[in-house]
Amino acid sequence: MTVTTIDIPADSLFGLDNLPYGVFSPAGGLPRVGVRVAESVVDLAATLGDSVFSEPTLNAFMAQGRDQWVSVRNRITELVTSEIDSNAVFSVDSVTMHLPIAVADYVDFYASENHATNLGRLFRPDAAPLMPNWKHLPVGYHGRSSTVVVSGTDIVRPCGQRKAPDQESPDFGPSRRLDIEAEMGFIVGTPSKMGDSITPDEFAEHVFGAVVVNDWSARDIQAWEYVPLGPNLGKSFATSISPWVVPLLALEAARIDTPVQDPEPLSYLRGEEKWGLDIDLAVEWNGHVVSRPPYAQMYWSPAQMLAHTTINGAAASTGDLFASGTISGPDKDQRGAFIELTWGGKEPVAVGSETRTFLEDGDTIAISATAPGVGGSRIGFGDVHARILPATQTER
Ligand SMILES: O=C(O)/C=C/C(=O)CC(=O)CC(=O)O
Ligand SMILES: [Ca+2]
Ligand SMILES: [Mg+2]
Repeated sequence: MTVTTIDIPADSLFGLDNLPYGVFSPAGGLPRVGVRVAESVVDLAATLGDSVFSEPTLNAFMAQGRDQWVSVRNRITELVTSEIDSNAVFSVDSVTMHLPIAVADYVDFYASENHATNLGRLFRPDAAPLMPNWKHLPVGYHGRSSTVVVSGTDIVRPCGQRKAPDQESPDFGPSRRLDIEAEMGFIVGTPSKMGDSITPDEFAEHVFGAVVVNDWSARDIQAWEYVPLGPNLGKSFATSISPWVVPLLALEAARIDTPVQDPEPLSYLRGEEKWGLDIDLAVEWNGHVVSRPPYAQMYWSPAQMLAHTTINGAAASTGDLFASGTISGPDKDQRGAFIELTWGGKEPVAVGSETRTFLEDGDTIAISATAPGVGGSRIGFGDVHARILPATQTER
């Protein structure tokens, strides 16, 4: 066996304080679980000798629970700081990344006060921007788990019913208002039983890690269909996630208080633990940064979202994905969706030497995120990126 050591530059976003998990395949090889260290991917199936890492998803490992997540993280730290079998180490550029989890249920929340206020103004100009329930519970809807795809998957422009305000009846065709939503997603490892609920302070027992999410949204389809039951086909055609799952264990230094919650939420939504997160996102449109959404501003914490999801006795399953909702800060260049950034398409933004309102065919989007690590360092989530392809359906 030839051995190697992994070079970890002090300023790497993928240092020992991060160690995100993903599912990769080397050229000609089967998908298996790996961990990212600096610019390398370490094959855990080959090195840790536990069959859960030979699986094509993280689910079996995630289902083992938090004690095992802690113990494996410690073993990985030893493994990657010693001499290691060179056949188990790949350059990150040489491997194919796969969807890291088998997605069980997918729920999307609406936890940014700035975003909810902006969308309220844009979609419901004659009503109060925030609905009366908004500060009492984290509003959410169930999305479509089968169309959650990994970063790098092309997104085909969806077709559907469109009805502009000046049209008497809808027509059918490619969305003209295709948008992004920059979000963080949280993945359940330890399940709960139907009939039980998870308190906010039990969050870390159940949630394995976090990814960056792009919740693609066809605003014309959405605006027509959503009354009164909420988003459906305007969202269900695709949701993209980043390939590296950053363990919750790596986010200790990122934990902060949420903004003050007034009125005080009901007791099932209150806990002692801080689960606001100081994560900075960046949205690149055709390679140009157009927005920097701050997760630190999110009104509802992910711990409150999980508590709310289960308070009626609904079970949480290994592989459940729940997303925060679009992350928008108070400033214009912190808005996480283009419908807000361009104010309903009325204020085009500069994208390099061009201008845009919504996505055009051939456009590329990359959403990245970083957070504080240990001792002043930073950790990275990598990015979720994709290109828009033209609609393939014919008019009908
Ligand atoms: O306010 C509405 O009717 C619609 C809101 C959204 O489209 C946002 C959504 O998907 C949840 C979120 O990302 O915050
Ligand atoms: Ca969303
Ligand atoms: Mg979606």
